[in-house]
Amino acid sequence: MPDTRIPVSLITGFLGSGKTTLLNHLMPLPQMSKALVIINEFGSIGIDHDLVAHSNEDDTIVEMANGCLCCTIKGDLQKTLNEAPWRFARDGQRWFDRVLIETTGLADPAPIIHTVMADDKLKALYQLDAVIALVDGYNGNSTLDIQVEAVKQAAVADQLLISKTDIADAADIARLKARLRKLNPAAPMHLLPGETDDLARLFNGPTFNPKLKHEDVQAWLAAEAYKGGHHHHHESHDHSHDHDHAHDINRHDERIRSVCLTIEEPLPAQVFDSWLEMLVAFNGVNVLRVKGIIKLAELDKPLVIHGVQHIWHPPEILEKWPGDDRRSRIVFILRDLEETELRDMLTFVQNKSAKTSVVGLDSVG
Ligand SMILES: Nc1nc2c(ncn2[C@@H]2O[C@H](COP(=O)(O)OP(=O)(O)OP(=O)(O)O)[C@@H](O)[C@H]2O)c(=O)[nH]1
Repeated sequence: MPDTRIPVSLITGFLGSGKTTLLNHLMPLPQMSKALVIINEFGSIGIDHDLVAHSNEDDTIVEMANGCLCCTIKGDLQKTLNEAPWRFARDGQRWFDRVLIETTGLADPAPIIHTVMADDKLKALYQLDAVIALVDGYNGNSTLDIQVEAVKQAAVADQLLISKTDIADAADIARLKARLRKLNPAAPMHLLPGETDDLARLFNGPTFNPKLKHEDVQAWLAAEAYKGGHHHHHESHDHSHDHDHAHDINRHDERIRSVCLTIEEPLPAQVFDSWLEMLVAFNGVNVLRVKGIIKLAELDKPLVIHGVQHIWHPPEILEKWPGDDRRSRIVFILRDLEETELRDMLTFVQNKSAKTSVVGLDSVG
């Protein structure tokens, strides 16, 4: 009997490695025309779902924000997948024929894999297809040195995609490839951008098979099975705060948190620039990721910004606002930094800029 279960593919990879960019390349493929996309974000404000090119249908992208699927909102994933066939039905029929899950950059993939493969109801309905891991070609070596999540993401993958080879040093890429080969000897490796012509290939391989994985991977998955069902960590998340203090301390470094800022007033470009410059100059190593949709005073279109560790990717101007919300929304993933420090720096540069412009007017007069 052919397996008629719905394939679920996982797109994982550390913060800013290019998961949403890949999704945007995948969505136009014919194979994805009936894909249900689940996007998980660490912060309480979701931005990625606004940046993925939507098809005509509005409910093809499900946003799961304010926690990680691997811990605080693991139960939500079970529920979403269980209910998806009727919740996203069209004309009384299950509409989608595959599921893509974009994890947060901090996700440990093992518990997510375990959720899909071990839950009785889910495993009757779904089968885990490819686990695709993005590895940032520019920051990858240093990230693998310090972030165990990044190591796990690369080690479990069925397909490894090294992104940003256009801006990375060839010697760094060679070193990264050698390292990934040791971590995950079997997974085919592809370089991005470039080898994107045939992305469908990523989904044509054999389905995820733990028995074929490195022994470390088998041990992590076995550990999940052993923990199964025990509430050994926090399941709740605190909606009264913008950042995730209640984030699972067992899974993630508790010093890492997300801070989400929503700013009503348009920001003068120079203020915005000086603010980010100051943040990075004084706290660079602790700023893991910045992404936002910004309303600049000088521009009537939204500006998308991406900071990944110490690099700023070129900002992008969107043709129109993705929804009704026209405020600036910025998500910071930070280590040992509090929201008040970010706000204090912004107030400081705003005050300074006001003073500067008074001086400017005086000198004109
Ligand atoms: N030059 C270059 N930039 C890339 C490439 N892939 C992604 N980027 C840029 O890297 C930044 C982050 O990319 P995203 O796709 O948002 O990364 P992500 O993994 O979804 O980020 P999180 O969900 O926050 O973890 C964006 O500015 C992208 O344009 C690449 O291959 N080359």
